[in-house]
Amino acid sequence: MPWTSTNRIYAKPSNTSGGEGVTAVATANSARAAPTAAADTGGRFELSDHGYGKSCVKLLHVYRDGEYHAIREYDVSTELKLTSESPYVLGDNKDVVATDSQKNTVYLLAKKHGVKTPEEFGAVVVNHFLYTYKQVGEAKCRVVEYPWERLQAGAPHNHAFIFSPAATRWCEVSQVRHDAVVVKSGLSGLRVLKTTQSAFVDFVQDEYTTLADAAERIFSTVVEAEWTYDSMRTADFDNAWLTVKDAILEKFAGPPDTGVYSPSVQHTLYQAEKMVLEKVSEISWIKMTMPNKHYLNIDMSKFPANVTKGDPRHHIYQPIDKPAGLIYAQLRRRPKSHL
Ligand SMILES: O=c1[nH]c(=O)c2[nH]c(=O)[nH]c2[nH]1
Repeated sequence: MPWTSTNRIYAKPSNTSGGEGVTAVATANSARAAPTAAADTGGRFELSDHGYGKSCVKLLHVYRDGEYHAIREYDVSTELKLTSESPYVLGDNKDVVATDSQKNTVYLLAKKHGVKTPEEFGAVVVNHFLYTYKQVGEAKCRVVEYPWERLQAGAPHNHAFIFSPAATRWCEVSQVRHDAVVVKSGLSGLRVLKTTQSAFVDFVQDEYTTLADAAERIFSTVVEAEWTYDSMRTADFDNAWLTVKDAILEKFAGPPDTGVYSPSVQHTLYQAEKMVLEKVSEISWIKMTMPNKHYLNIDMSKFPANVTKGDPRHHIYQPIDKPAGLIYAQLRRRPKSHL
């Protein structure tokens, strides 16, 4: 007979004289009464990783400087790794900074310090948790920024903004007690397409190949990028993010009139990463991912000429969502030679 969830929940244990299920219940009860004993895992198991926090605390910061206002809107996620396993193993909460308190802390720190870049705000948050609670061994904060831009109404508007979701900016800041703050920044969802100056030829041709050389094709991708900094202190985070975005657009698109030739997604991706490392000395490595969003030629040769012939400037492609080619590379600086 196939067993159902009803069977599983209500079935009486067949062995009531100390089966695994019975032991587990007894352990949970005694832990609730007196959470002093060591974990009754019989040495069979260990917690290899743990952490907890609040995800997506939504926050709008408005800086009112007279008539001129500035905004930043963030989703902030926090995570704490406690040095003690007792909350998990024994159900002892005395070291637990509630996730609700973590949410409050995000708002209180924003009020107290203001909100600068996502990276600097993330650093304020992780510092706070580490130095306020000695039981916290590591604190992490992820900040995702909403892409508001000042409205241009002939001139920059004093207090009105427009949502410009060309790409999402995010960062992850973490700090282990007694170590330096580690910052990873990122850009995601930058979708681009160009209609010429892209080719893919001279790749492996064997019995598995059906793809023909394409001297001319549509190139479209949704760029993801992430990078880290050598030094938190000297980094200009806003400038770095804009430089990454501009480098991707420049190496993808090229000059407005002529564009730039791409022999492959791989090469364009590399060119963009190289430009970032050349321009922003504080970035130690950058990784980009460019899925190749295919737009296929439609073979119309089987249709009679009278239904296909028309204005030769019309070209029809079939957008293919899945599968997509998935192409990534990480570029880092070589260690300086001591010769
Ligand atoms: O730029 C490309 N790189 C590839 O590795 C690849 N593979 C493929 O089928 N089309 C493409 N295009």
